[in-house]
Amino acid sequence: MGARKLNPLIVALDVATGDQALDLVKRINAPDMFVKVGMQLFYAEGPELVQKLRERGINVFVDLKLHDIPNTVKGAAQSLAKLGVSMLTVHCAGGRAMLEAVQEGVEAGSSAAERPLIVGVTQLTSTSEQILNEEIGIPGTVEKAVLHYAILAQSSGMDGVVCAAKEVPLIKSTCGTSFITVTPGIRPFGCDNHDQARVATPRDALRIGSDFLVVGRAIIQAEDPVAAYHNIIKEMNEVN
Ligand SMILES: O=C(O)c1cc(=O)[nH]c(=O)n1[C@@H]1O[C@H](COP(=O)(O)O)[C@@H](O)[C@H]1O
Repeated sequence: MGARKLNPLIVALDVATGDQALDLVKRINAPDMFVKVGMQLFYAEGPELVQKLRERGINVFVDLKLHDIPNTVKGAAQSLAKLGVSMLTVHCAGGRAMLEAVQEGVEAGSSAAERPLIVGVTQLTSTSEQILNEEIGIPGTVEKAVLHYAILAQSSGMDGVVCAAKEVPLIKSTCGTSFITVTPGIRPFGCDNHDQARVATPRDALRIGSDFLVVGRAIIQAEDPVAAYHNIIKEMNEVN
């Protein structure tokens, strides 16, 4: 599946029920909508919701951040690939054999034409340097740790990584421009950062080369989610 066919704005449907998710999608009503179904919604509604979104012509990123032994993630990836999703996530921290197993699972679960993009989570955008060093136990800067995982992900056959926008230039200059970067932690000017440590505005994220911007609360918890979605699209269009 080519990244160019997909909308660069991914709406994180971090809501409790399928009805809420479908209502949001209906209200926003963008023709090429790309949404993320994460743990909260997938654990509540399962594959049926993904099917309902697909039936409405919506591209789906299933973000379950796989992280287990290679055999288990291979099976999980195969099951997800069968759902016809456009993108899925795996934690780079699982290592090469696990990342390669995800790829095998995806290939077993989908045809080459429908193969979802596989992106490796480097360091969560809620992770600061202090958390990385003192709690996770990885010394050095966040940038260094993120780049290490990006290189591992690329050499293990991943299509790209999830990282913070400010790490994109370093990743692109090392892994090449076609290696995909998916960046959460997006906050339009003036929005609360919530639990995110490494944030960027839509404009800055796109300017520095991010391929996909993941936006949750700034849209779904906005007073007017439809206006919030279109304002971000407008801000992104002004960059091109
Ligand atoms: O894999 C992700 O999508 C992800 C990785 C990461 O490092 N940070 C991160 O925030 N996310 C997801 O991106 C979304 C961000 O949501 P907001 O902070 O509400 O925009 C959530 O659904 C997170 O699960």
